[in-house]
Amino acid sequence: MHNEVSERVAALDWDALHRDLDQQGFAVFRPILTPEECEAFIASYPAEELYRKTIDMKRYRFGLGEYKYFQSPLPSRLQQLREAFYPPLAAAANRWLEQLGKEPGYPGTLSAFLEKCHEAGQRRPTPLILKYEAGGYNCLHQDLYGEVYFPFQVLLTLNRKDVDYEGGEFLLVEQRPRAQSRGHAIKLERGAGVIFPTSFRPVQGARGHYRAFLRHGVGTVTAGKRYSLGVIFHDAT
Ligand SMILES: O=C(O)CCC(=O)C(=O)O
Ligand SMILES: [Fe+2]
Repeated sequence: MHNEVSERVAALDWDALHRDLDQQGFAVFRPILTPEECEAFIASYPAEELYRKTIDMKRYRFGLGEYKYFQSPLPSRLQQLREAFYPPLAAAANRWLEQLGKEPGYPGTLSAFLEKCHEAGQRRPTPLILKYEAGGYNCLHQDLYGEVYFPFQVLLTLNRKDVDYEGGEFLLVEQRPRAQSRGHAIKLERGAGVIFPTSFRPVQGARGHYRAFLRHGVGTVTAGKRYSLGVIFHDAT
């Protein structure tokens, strides 16, 4: 993979990803970061000048682990991920809005969408790197940082499952109205990732589509260390 990260995102099988998003609400994609690129993100975890804020998850009872929000300008590969994933996901977002009888209002480019965030006072970048050691976990949650939000986010893992760490499944729980919740536990290859809804998804019912709400998190890492890269598209207040 000597080409640019943005080209690798564009080269994913987007027909299949759109189908998975529509049918199951999330979509797993193959590795798009090389092992060296994953290692480089991990190696730069201590480089404080790259980050605007560090969160000790235990302190907020978010779980056990730590994460850091990158500051602008984002590292080039992360910026490319954010820019390249945005347009196909905006198409999916608009399709979902139409299914729910709403105006399909997401602009076609990340920069146009970020302008909307900025107008709403949301100016701080939200992409983050997360680190969990043995015993670490991330409680089920949603990542909303203001009125403006993008309905999808992307998560990539940077270590080898079952080699560098054990446990640590990515968790997605769908809360269906007036029914019991459904969970998915997803183990990702290094450099691969998952696209999932920030807040809810439309599900086909007998009378049109209804909303199912989702939360995500990480199951307990039972051994080793797990680093991941979160690509959130809306900026924060
Ligand atoms: O580490 C993970 O897999 C989950 C990270 C997360 O919560 C996020 O990217 O929003
Ligand atoms: Fe999250």
